[in-house]
Amino acid sequence: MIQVQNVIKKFEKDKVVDNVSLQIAKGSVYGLLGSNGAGKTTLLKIIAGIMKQQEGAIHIERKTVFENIELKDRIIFLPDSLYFFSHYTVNQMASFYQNLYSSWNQQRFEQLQQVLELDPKQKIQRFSKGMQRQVAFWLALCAMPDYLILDEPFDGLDPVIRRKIKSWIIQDVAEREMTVLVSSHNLKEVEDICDEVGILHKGALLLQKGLDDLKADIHKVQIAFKQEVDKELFANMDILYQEKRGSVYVFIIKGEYQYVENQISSMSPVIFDMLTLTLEEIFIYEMEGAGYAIENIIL
Ligand SMILES: Nc1ncnc2c1ncn2[C@@H]1O[C@H](COP(=O)(O)OP(=O)(O)OP(=O)(O)O)[C@@H](O)[C@H]1O
Repeated sequence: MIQVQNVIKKFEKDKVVDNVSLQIAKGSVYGLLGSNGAGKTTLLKIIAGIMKQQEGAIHIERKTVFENIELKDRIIFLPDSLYFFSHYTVNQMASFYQNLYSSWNQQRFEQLQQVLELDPKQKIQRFSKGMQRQVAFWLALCAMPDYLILDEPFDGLDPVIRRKIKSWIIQDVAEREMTVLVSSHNLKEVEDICDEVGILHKGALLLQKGLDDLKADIHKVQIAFKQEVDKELFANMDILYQEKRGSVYVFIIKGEYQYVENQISSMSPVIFDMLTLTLEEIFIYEMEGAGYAIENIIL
């Protein structure tokens, strides 16, 4: 279990993480979303024990992470800009990991090589960007971490490899209760693997919810009426966005499915569709609710 309590991080006077509290259950996958500069990378580094907050606390299994060598043996942080020692081959880097992480699994290293088809005798810096990211996952997964923290992890990976890596991650979560924290702008990827999401905006957590609950609570509604309807009828619904396309209204409405359906049915529409939003759509409308300009981009 990862527990983040009232964490504040400032760079000089700028508060880039602003009183954030969240919990990540053991064996779950948590997606941290947010606009550019929202503070995601900073928060991930604090959780991974690489950077220290000025206020608040981070606990993993009730222990503080910063300077905790025993705990760090079980945490892998994969940054958005990868770093490998210059001139190291994959094998040399694997030996380095083997010395660093007590749970290193050499058999898995060899198994994954068959799938990834990368030459372990090759210098990593001679690989392409996407291949280097494959190497980073290869090494990370063979260290058998209990906590995997990923910053923009799928950048540069082709769709086939992306799917393979996601399936390995999900397998580790299911089989040995690995806990994953992932930050990405690629919401489709996040949607595929996350149980819970948090949206960070200007350093503060806007919302935090189970993905299924989040999706059950927000709807895209397309409706048309024979005649103009009284706008007052919509007053008791939480409408995040509305647009008129010809005679069809498109609404983004927050609320319980049955309640929204009953309210609209009572207006006797001639066209009525209620659709589930993708995580990307939810993110965009939530961000607009927080004052992030997204005019006229209904998806
Ligand atoms: N070492 C640093 N010194 C000063 N300011 C920093 C430092 N690192 C980050 N910041 C600032 O902190 C804020 C949050 O940055 P951070 O990298 O955490 O955001 P992010 O949500 O990961 O952004 P993106 O999605 O664009 O990668 C930004 O305003 C950034 O300029």
